[in-house]
This record gives sequence, C-alpha cells and structure tokens, in this order.
Amino acid sequence: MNIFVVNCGSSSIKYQLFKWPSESPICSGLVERIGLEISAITHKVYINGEEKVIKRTLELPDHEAGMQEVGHLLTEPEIGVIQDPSEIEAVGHRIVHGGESFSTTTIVTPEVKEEIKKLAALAPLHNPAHYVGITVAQKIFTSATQIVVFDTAFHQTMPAKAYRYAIPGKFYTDHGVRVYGFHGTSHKYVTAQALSYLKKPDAKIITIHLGNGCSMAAVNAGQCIDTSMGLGPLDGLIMGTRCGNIDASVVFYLVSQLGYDIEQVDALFNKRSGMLGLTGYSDMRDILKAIEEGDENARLAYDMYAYRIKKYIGAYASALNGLDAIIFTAGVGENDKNLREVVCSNMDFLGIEIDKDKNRERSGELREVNTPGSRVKVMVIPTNEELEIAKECFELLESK
Ligand SMILES: Nc1ncnc2c1ncn2[C@@H]1O[C@H](COP(=O)(O)OP(=O)(O)O)[C@@H](O)[C@H]1O
Ligand SMILES: CC(=O)OP(=O)(O)O
Ligand SMILES: [Mg+2]
Repeated sequence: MNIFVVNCGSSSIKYQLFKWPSESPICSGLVERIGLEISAITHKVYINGEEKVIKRTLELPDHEAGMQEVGHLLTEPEIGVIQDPSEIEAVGHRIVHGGESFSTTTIVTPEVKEEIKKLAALAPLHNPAHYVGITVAQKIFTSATQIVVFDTAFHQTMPAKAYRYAIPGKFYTDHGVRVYGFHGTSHKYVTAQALSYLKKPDAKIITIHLGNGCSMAAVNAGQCIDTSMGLGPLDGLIMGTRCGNIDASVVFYLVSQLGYDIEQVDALFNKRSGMLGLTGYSDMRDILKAIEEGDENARLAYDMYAYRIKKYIGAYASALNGLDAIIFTAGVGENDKNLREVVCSNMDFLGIEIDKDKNRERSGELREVNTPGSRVKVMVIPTNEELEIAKECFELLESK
C-alpha cells in the first residue's frame, strides 16, 4: 500500500512516501520558504540502500504550488517513484491541534476539515497550514483516503488534575479550555522504542522533544500522565520563536501599560520570542555558533533553555514517583550534545549521570549515553513522526 505522509508547516511541507509494510520510505523531502521570493525543494529518493538527492529552487507562491511540484517529483520519468498520483492509496496528514473533538486517527470528511479549520484559533502557527495541506492533497491525490493524525492524541490519557486549569469550571465544560499537549506522535514513537529497548513495559519515562517547537511528557507504563504544552503549543519549554511558560501578568502589562492589542501579544509570544527574541536567532546551530564567538546573550539564552528542561525533569520525576529513563529527541535533542550535558549536569541526586564521552559520539541510532552506574538511563532516540503516522494510517484502514 502506498502511503504518503505530509506535515504542512506555515511555510514548509515535509513528506515521506512509504510502500507499506516496509518501514523505510522510498522517498522523502522538504519544501521550504513557500510564499517567499525563492522557494527550495530537497527531494530524496532511496533505491537499493542508495540515496539520490534532488535540489531545486523555484517560485512557489503557496502550498498548492508546493504540493503540485511534489506531485510532479513523485512521477517524473527519471526520478519518479510512482507513475501517477492515483497510485497513492492513503495520505496521512500530521495535524497539531485536534481539540476536544478528536482523540484518535480519523478519516477526513468535510466536517472533520471544518473542525480543523476552527481549531486554528488555538494553533495559529500550524492548523491553518494543515487545512490547506488537506485541501490541496485532495485535489492531487484524488484516489487516496485522506487521514488525519493528531499531535494531541497521545496526551488524552492525562488525568484531570494534570489537564485542568485553575479557572472556573465553565471555561472547561462550555469552551474546552484545558491542557491538550502536542508532539504526541513523537512522544508516542520514542516511548514505544524505549519500552522495547528497556524490556520494561511499566517503565517511568520522561520524553523530551526539542525541535522548533519543544515539549516534554511524563509517561507511566506507556501512558502519558502530564505534558508541558497546554491549550495551544505555546506553554512550557523555551522554543525557537515561542516563549513557553510565562506569567499571564505579562499579558496584562503589555496591554494596559504598553498599548499592545491581543494580536500583537499573540505574534510576540508565538513568533518573536523564545531563542529568537533572546538572541536574534531561532536555529540552535546559529546560537551555538554565537556562543563560540563569545555572545553573552546567546550563552544566557542557552542556559535558560536548559534550565527550563531541568525544572520539568524534577517535576515529572515527582509526578511519576520515580524514573527509569529520560529520552532526548528531535533536531536539538538528537544532535546537540552540549545541551544534553548541561541538562543532565548536577542531577545525580535523581540518579541521572551522563557519560560525557558516550554522549559525544555521533550516531543516528537509538543509544544510551549514561554512565554504567547511573540509576536512570539517559537515551537519545531519533524520532520518526512520519513512520508513526504511516503506521496509524495503515492500522485504521485495516480495521475498516
Ligand atoms: N547538529 C545540531 N546541533 C544543534 N542543533 C541542531 C543540530 N541539527 C539540527 N538542530 C536544531 O534542530 C532544530 C530543528 O529541529 P526539528 O526537529 O527538525 O524541528 P521541526 O520538526 O519542529 O521543524 C533547529 O533548532 C536546529 O538548529
Ligand atoms: C506542536 C509544535 O510545536 O510543532 P512544531 O514543533 O512542528 O512547531
Ligand atoms: Mg518536528
């Protein structure tokens, strides 16, 4: 079965094509800078263990143009992996916000699309692009079943004491104002990998997803019991452009004293804060370079970023009443050895001891980077949200 997995961001499209049941994609790619003057596509084709990379720069005014271009790349005579878009049987879309309506993988209907569009109010950086992604995929892959997989789904097992806010109950009952949590597909994927590696189904785990968006989850025996993002993907950790956890009084101050309106506060917290607001860079590689060059702001921001993670580890170890493993994943978690070292320093009271040499070894595989004596395993596990989405799509179609 050909399953095409799509992750539409505000200015990008990430994709992978699986010939299920093979778990290795036959091609993957990234369309970047959609809507800007020059857009870029990096398309990779995997044949017999070899990787062929095709890079193109072109003008892509919107997601529709981007997805059309991907459709062409999939079917181009020289490099195509299929002959016609009709060979795609399922398209799996990553959807960040599923709200109260969706707790499991769902087949797209007009009602489902409308609900995803409405939820844009709660995930302004993500859901609008997902809606466009579905609409365009419906036009191109006309024979495919369109399926949506929600970032919020894995967090549905949280108890009410973790997901409720301490404001009057009617905001929850009448308006669904609660903690939803995000990156669930990633937290779920690395949890499953860890449980099978540890051979301990009842393990107490903290998963730490550090990409552009960052979040953590406390996972007991495979079930999420708490997570750091909230009603939207803004709370918790410091991120590339988002502030994370902040006192709501800051909003009152910005509005009443500095004349901000609510759209400006939204843009400030979502798009101009986090590492970008503190350093001028949102990409961790640029921040590491700035630190090397002696930039004090970058050093402080990096320390703040790590410190926030440390605090959540402490909180979640308490919530779990113990800890077997902490897992670093996603772009920063998998690649930034310094960050893992800073987070895990002075954590021996909790039984966390990182092995600095092991931690510095480069590898794209699941690995332990703790000392032999560490009570808690410190693990690096490459996430694979696309594979997890393809699996969920297949399982849903099989169950029909
Ligand atoms: N070698 C590296 N060292 C430090 N950070 C890295 C490295 N490689 C990638 N990153 C960081 O990973 C982040 C992107 O992570 P990713 O999981 O791809 O994000 P997303 O899926 O949210 O777009 C960026 O901040 C990038 O700088
Ligand atoms: C939910 C979220 O923050 O996603 P991303 O990391 O892709 O921005
Ligand atoms: Mg990601």
